[in-house]
Amino acid sequence: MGNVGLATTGSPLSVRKLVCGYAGVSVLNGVDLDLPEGSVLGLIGRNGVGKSTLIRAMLGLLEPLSGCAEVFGEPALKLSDTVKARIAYVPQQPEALAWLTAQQMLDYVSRFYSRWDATFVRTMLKQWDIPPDRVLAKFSPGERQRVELIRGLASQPDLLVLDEPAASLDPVARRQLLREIALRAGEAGTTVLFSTHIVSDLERVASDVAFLHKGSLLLNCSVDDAKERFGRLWLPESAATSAPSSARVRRVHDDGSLSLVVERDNDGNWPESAYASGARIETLGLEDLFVEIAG
Ligand SMILES: Nc1ncnc2c1ncn2[C@@H]1O[C@H](COP(=O)(O)OP(=O)(O)OP(=O)(O)O)[C@@H](O)[C@H]1O
Repeated sequence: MGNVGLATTGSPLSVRKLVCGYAGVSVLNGVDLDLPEGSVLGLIGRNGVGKSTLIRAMLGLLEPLSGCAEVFGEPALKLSDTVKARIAYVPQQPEALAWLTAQQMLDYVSRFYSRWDATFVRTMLKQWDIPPDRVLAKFSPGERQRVELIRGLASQPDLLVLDEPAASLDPVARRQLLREIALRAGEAGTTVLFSTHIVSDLERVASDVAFLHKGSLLLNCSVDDAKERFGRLWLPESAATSAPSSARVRRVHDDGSLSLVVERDNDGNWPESAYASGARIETLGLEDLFVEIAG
């Protein structure tokens, strides 16, 4: 199980100065990202910001305009079969092998993985009410996504990459999936990257968060750090001139007071103006932070 006995070279996923686009339209403008082994990274960002593009480029499924991507130390565009067998990728809208039944697809795919867990497949097909003999093309989007998640998890990958895995799942299946991700990361040391819009899912299971905004990563740190590092600072009009210029978001209210999103310095202190007379600071949850920054 997990990484035991495998010669691991390099970070599971790593990109440098990654630039991607389509037909002359740029989507990613120089993204740097490293996924430490055993981490669970939640990739978050607004619709169309480029999360799927980043994931596909990281895995070598899309050629970047410039920059480089590596998976376990190998160039993403030239992965060996050994490294491919250590990765499971579940795309946002699975379409492959749609003419096969769920069982046929799973049997077919199982041949490529030495650690395929057939018991897990049987258990999950039952638990998630998937008729094994139905053709994949006839499943609902949620059912189809479940089959793909079963495929991804059954291969017992060292690196599991899920593009909006919860998008079509009902709340019960979503919880089960999150539990499974946490279990894999905790017990088998599986490294996980998943994109999502659901901040509560991210908080429940991710150790790290990366926030993609306007072509680059605005934030890439541990979830705990993201929760503690940022705050909303309220300044009365009398203290408005002391507002730090480094604030990421600022709003002027009708009464002349200001609200700003501010960040602690390396010693954990808020900007000086947070201690001005009448100033008030409140912690920001992840969801508020994202809405403030991306809104
Ligand atoms: N094959 C393609 N050809 C042209 N443009 C594309 C292609 N794939 C994606 N795009 C565009 O690139 C941008 C980023 O798309 P991407 O799917 O990576 O975003 P996303 O963050 O995953 O979005 P969502 O959260 O809605 O799934 C979008 O503007 C999209 O329209």
